[in-house]
Amino acid sequence: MNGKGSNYYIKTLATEIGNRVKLAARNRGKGWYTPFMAAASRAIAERIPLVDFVVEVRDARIPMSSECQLLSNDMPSSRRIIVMNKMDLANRSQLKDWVKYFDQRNYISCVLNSHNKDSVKLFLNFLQAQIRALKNIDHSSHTVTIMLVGTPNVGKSALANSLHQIGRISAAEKGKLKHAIVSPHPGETKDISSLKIGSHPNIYVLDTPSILPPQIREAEVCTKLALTAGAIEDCLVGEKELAQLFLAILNLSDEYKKWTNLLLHEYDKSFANHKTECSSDRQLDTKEKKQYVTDHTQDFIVNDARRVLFEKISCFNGDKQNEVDLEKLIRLQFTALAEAFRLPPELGDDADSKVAAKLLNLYRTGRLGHYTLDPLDM
Ligand SMILES: Nc1nc2c(ncn2[C@@H]2O[C@H](COP(=O)(O)OP(=O)(O)OP(=O)(O)O)[C@@H](O)[C@H]2O)c(=O)[nH]1
Repeated sequence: MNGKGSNYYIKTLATEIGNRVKLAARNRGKGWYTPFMAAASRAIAERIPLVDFVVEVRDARIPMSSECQLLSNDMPSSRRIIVMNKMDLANRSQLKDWVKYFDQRNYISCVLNSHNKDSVKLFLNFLQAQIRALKNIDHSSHTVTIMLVGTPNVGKSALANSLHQIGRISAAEKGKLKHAIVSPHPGETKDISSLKIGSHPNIYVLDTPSILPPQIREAEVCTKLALTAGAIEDCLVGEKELAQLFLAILNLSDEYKKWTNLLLHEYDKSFANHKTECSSDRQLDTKEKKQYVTDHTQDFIVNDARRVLFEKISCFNGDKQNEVDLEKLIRLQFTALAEAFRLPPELGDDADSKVAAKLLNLYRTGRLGHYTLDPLDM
């Protein structure tokens, strides 16, 4: 790498990672398109004409890269609903632009947080309005089926469960609530399963296994799917490179600026420690104890990670817009994070991969800020 701009660094790294994934998938026959995924894709394709609606669940952080390519453009747009799930993890203003983008193209779309009751209720009302608008069906006797489809880990099962729990079904049916498997690991859903989410008319939601196309043409799409959703195995992609890419994105964003107060807390803490050591009984006073107990994240490691990232960026005297300097900053952050993650020093070279795995986990679960990685040129 020579002295080019930081955006060049991000683009080059994202393309390198994506190309490596594509090559590995081809050379070693270890791609994502397993015989199981091929069978699941066929099963889903066969059901598309039979269901009333297909809800395409996408990751709100990558509304374009997480598109489900199986849904051909000739499918009637009145039966296809695009849901940008995990809205709580995406950049709000960019997400608004994405909503406008889909509106302007006459797609039925909405944003959602499957973990939030109010958000799921709104979505359920939205679905019911779409169902009421269905023509040529007898609403009293028809059973409505809605199939959830999407790429790995976008939250299909979480959404199916939430709709099932909140949906208006009888108390007796609620008693035997079924559950789809929700997991941070992709590819956990193995079968197409149905959950009831409404009565009069009866409404069923079909949860389906995750699918990807056999080939992904754009290297950057591979990288974003891997980075954001863990949709492609990290070992195939290179965890360390993915983490470097994430750090480059974080360093150039404004997200870290929200952690300024962590430095102040650190100052408060060392002041409190000093006071405690000086006190005769070495006990925390009640006020300090209360602060400790009510710490809202209860997660000191996350706070430490945020703090060291913030410190390294704000104390860096290089130019993070320059790729050589940006790389230098990322190296410093890896070292600082090893300490924040309490990794034993004897790990040596293995420390980087452990740091990478932990960092990616924090990013994917939204604990390192809100990002939308698909830029929108409207
Ligand atoms: N923050 C946040 N996390 C979510 C949301 N929806 C799902 N998740 C989390 O995302 C991860 C994946 O969710 P799943 O429901 O298992 O995703 P899936 O699409 O069914 O995944 P497969 O196993 O590949 O079929 C889990 O850890 C969920 O808890 C959301 O709206 N917000």
